Amino acid sequence: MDTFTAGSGKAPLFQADIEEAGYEPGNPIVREVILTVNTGERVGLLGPNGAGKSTLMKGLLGQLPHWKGKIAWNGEEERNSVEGDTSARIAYIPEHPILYERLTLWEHLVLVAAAGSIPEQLFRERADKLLRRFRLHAYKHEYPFRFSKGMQQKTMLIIGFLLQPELYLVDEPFIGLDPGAVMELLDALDEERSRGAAVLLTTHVLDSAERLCDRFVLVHDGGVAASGTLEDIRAQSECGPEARLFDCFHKLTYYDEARL
Ligand SMILES: Nc1ncnc2c1ncn2[C@@H]1O[C@H](COP(=O)(O)OP(=O)(O)OP(=O)(O)O)[C@@H](O)[C@H]1O
Repeated sequence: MDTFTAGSGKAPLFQADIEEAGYEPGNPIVREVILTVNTGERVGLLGPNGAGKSTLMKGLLGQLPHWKGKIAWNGEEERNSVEGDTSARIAYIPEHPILYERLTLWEHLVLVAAAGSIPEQLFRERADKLLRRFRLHAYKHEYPFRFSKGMQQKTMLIIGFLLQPELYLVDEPFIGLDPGAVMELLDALDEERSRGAAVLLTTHVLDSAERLCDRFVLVHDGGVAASGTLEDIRAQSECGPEARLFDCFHKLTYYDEARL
């Protein structure tokens, strides 16, 4: 089984031991994967198209029809199946925005605050700061359903940050946002790190992943092809001490197959 551990001796903030997961029994998409995220850590879940990254994220959120595994928070097992309350500790920021057609941006935020039991005053402070940070303050009484793609993505970011969860699951955050919004996203993640919140993110933008993430899990064909720090990945890919993540990724996922 592939593992991904911090080696600090302390139980990780979050650990998922996934035996198998998929869309129907008997046809697992992902097998034998252990994902570990420590307090304040940023882990990049990387892999080629179709490797199983989104499937893994859906599994962590309890949204897969077939899921066999265990999830633990701070070393304590939370659930044996997908029916636990894990999702209450996670904010999921999807690649494709999920929005209600008939709710304004502000009404979306009110709904999320109510679901997350955020006290009124705290909600207003957080919402105001986030709306200004992501430049959507002027649009708060408009319908996100009619926003541009990037504005919709920012709406999902605001919703996620509003909750201040223990763990952020972020699916492909770098595509679709303008450079200013990416900077604000990185700053907001820095602030969240100082609060102790952790991030598990998927992306194909490997330069950004290399700068942002402390560790990586490289998924290939539904299993873990390599994991650890950039140095670990360099060693596992035998790409040399100066290699970029991009080169390691290519060697571990495409190189051999391209030569078959
Ligand atoms: N709803 C679904 N029902 C059945 N199979 C699915 C479903 N969604 C994805 N798959 C299959 O699961 C496999 C992994 O897909 P997944 O979306 O997890 O990949 P990914 O690593 O996120 O890829 P990408 O980088 O392209 O987003 C693929 O073979 C895909 O066809």
